[in-house]
Amino acid sequence: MSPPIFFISFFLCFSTEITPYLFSFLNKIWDSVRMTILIEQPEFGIEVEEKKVPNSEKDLVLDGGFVQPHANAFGHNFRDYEAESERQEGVEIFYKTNHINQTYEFVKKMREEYGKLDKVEMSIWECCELLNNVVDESDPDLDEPQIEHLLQTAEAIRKDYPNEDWLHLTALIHDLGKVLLLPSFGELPQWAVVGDTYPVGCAFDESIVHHKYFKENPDYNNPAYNTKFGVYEKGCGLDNVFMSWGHDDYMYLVAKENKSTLPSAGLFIVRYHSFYALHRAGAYKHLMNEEDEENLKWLKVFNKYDLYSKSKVRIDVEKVKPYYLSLIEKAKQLDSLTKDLFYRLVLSVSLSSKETGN
Ligand SMILES: O[C@H]1[C@H](O)[C@@H](O)[C@H](O)[C@@H](O)[C@H]1O
Ligand SMILES: [Fe+2]
Ligand SMILES: [Fe+2]
Repeated sequence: MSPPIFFISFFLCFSTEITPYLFSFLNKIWDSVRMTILIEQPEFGIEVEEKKVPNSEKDLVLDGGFVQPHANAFGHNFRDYEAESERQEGVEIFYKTNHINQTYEFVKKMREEYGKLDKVEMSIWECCELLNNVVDESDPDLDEPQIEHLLQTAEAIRKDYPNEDWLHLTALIHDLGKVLLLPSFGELPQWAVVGDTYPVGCAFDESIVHHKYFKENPDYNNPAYNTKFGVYEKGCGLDNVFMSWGHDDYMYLVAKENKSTLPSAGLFIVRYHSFYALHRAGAYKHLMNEEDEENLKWLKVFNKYDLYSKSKVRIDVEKVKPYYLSLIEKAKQLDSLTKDLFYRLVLSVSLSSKETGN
């Protein structure tokens, strides 16, 4: 029997009379967002990912005041998949299973199944709380519950980019797709939910973590899927590329299918934040189009916070909750033109009728 399938969806609701005003308002905001991308692209100044753990106890400081720890919570460099750490073995086993099973056919099937949205609602905050007991087995840098990670990321960004509400919200929701691990969302195995992502349907790039395990993936020897371009064309745009299935693509589908008004850069972050082969190693650029290039700049900014905010220092959830609730709440009040947020997000989770008995 196929597992019950559950869906999350965003709703955008606004009254018809204000729609024209709203669009000009949105355009203005979007223009300023675009300007920011072009003009104020932050430079972090330090090639942090290249550095080895410094001997000095001093932490590195990124632009805007965010302090990047000199090592991860286990005393190693961030994203060191070879370091003998207590997480190493589990993470490697995770990637072995992931690389063997993520095939073009599998991804197609999952996108079709999880792309059918249904209608039971849940607030964004409730969804965050569901991640209270979720630990990500693919992550060498963090073994804390995922709600911590959402807030660690969002809080770090908020400090350096206090005016980019869309980015705070993007950070808050970027990993919500990990609910796929929970029984009520189909209880997918970790290999189908977390970890770095990469395109399927073309050759697996060598920069992908634990690349050697792809040799056991059926697509590895399939001439239709194992060339540089595979089933794709030069510059086709990442939107036309099938990514390995997991929390990123799931959340992206949710947002897109429901016409979320998160800026395109926000959606791009949600969909590609685990695509390290692209945003760190520069692989697969031949598949990108111009819009991807533009959005990639924001993704690189986001990544610093997503990665280097991981720590054992817990966020005081109750303390920051009012801010995020107000962010979500303000976003819901879209019928008032005085509000400065331009999207309404209502997270909606659908239960199959079998499950709910409806
Ligand atoms: O282990 C982590 C984790 O699963 C993150 O959520 C994902 O975005 C990263 O790419 C991955 O390396
Ligand atoms: Fe993630
Ligand atoms: Fe994350």
